[in-house]
Amino acid sequence: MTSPSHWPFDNSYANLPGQFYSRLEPSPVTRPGPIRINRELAAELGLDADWLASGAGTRVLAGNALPAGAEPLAAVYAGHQFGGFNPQLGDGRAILLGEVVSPSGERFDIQLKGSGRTPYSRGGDGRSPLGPVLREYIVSEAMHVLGVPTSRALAAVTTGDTVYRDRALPGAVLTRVARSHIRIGSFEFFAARRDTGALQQLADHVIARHYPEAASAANPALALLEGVIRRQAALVSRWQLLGFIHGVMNTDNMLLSGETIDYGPCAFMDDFHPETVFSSIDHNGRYAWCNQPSIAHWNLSVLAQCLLPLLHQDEQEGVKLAQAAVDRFPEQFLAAHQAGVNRKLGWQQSRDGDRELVEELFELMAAERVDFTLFFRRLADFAAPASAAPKVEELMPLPARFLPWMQRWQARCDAEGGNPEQRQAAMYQANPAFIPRNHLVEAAIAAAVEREDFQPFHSLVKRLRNPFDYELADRRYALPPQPSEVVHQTFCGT
Ligand SMILES: Nc1ncnc2c1ncn2[C@@H]1O[C@H](COP(=O)(O)OP(=O)(O)OP(=O)(O)O)[C@@H](O)[C@H]1O
Repeated sequence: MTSPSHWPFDNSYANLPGQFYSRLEPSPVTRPGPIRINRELAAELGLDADWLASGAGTRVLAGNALPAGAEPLAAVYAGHQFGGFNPQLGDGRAILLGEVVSPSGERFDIQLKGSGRTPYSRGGDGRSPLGPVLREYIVSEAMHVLGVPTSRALAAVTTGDTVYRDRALPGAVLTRVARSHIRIGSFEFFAARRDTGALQQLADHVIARHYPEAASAANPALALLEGVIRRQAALVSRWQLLGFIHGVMNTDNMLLSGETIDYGPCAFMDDFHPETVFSSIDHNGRYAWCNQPSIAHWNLSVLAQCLLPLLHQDEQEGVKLAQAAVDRFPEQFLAAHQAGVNRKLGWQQSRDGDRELVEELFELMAAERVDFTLFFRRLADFAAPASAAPKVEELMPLPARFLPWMQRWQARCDAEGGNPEQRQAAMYQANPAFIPRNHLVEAAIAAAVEREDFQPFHSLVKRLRNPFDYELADRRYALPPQPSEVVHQTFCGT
């Protein structure tokens, strides 16, 4: 039997040439303390959760010891941040321990976030306060069970050290798991230096890891670009359908694997308004909910530009291929979005007139500022009002202005036919009752930071594991913030 401290590492990124990263170990912390181990994820990865929860495991998760086979490194990348190009970024507070291959044969990066300074820290302290670690744990795990491709949280530990932001805060380290951490910004780093050899190596690496079918395509770089565009169209449509606002859709926060990454100033909308923003530094609303699809499109055009030297020997021909691929993003996004809207509204197929009905719905929702999550859940209640399922009726009175629309929706459902209870069951599976509401996340963080009380955090993580099963007893987890809480939950930060 292998030792629990022996992780199934098989590192491939570390085999790329040295210009892709800096090798260094995490910086030890003063007093590692366990917060939470994600036992389900540990099992998926083939790691021993009991050992991870032990003193020896906690030291590894805090960066004070290394598991056998780790080849720690900080990756270099660049990126467009709020539209401006920064040619030199990189893991400034994260260390990749290595890649493990799970019992089911899947490869995952294991990264410590908040693990100390690196050559890419640019004056930062390399650390993370406890609050953002808890936020990333809660929201990334919630996204996973909501069916959104995402990086995940394997563990959170305290450091016993103080981190200084606008005030002194307790420090923490998150163990993040992702299919890889290769970003559009990783390509931008080498494209800006006109290093076509490195671009080719990176593209080959990403193809081997995430798009193996592209390897045998007539133009592998084009197949890679098309694959990334498809996955991002699907990903951002999932965000839109859940009212999720990423908050910092910089190109260094967009992964080639198509998973969501960087849960800094992110949140789920409560009241629906398309221009909702959650980042305190996003003064112009660049990353508002309604702008996310077009920002993804823009970011993908940056990737396409980076790949130009790999697309065709003739630059003009390469530009044509890139443009054609990027131009398909809107239709791919809309197709994914429409399929998702159909599921939310209980429809099996699209029909004439749906577009107008859906547009009118979103206009009404914005005008009435209804709660995004509860509205769709309430609609599902109406699909079979007499069913025995617990209803969110008491949490969500529907404004009278919706009645004419509801009648048309009902007629549209009737025209499609089918069993109302089956429609309702399907709608309940498409419309969560529980999302990580920002006021709950903030309350869990405040309890942990101010009173060292981690119970609200644990309870929230647990409740969010079954987001589609509404239980009346858990209504407080489904409720939007009360008016007195709204001021405190407007902006989130890292
Ligand atoms: N406290 C810090 N010390 C050093 N570098 C930092 C710190 N905070 C952020 N950075 C770096 O600044 C850049 C942008 O930060 P951002 O908040 O988008 O990323 P992050 O949340 O640290 O990391 P990731 O994108 O991997 O989730 C990244 O290169 C990040 O490593």
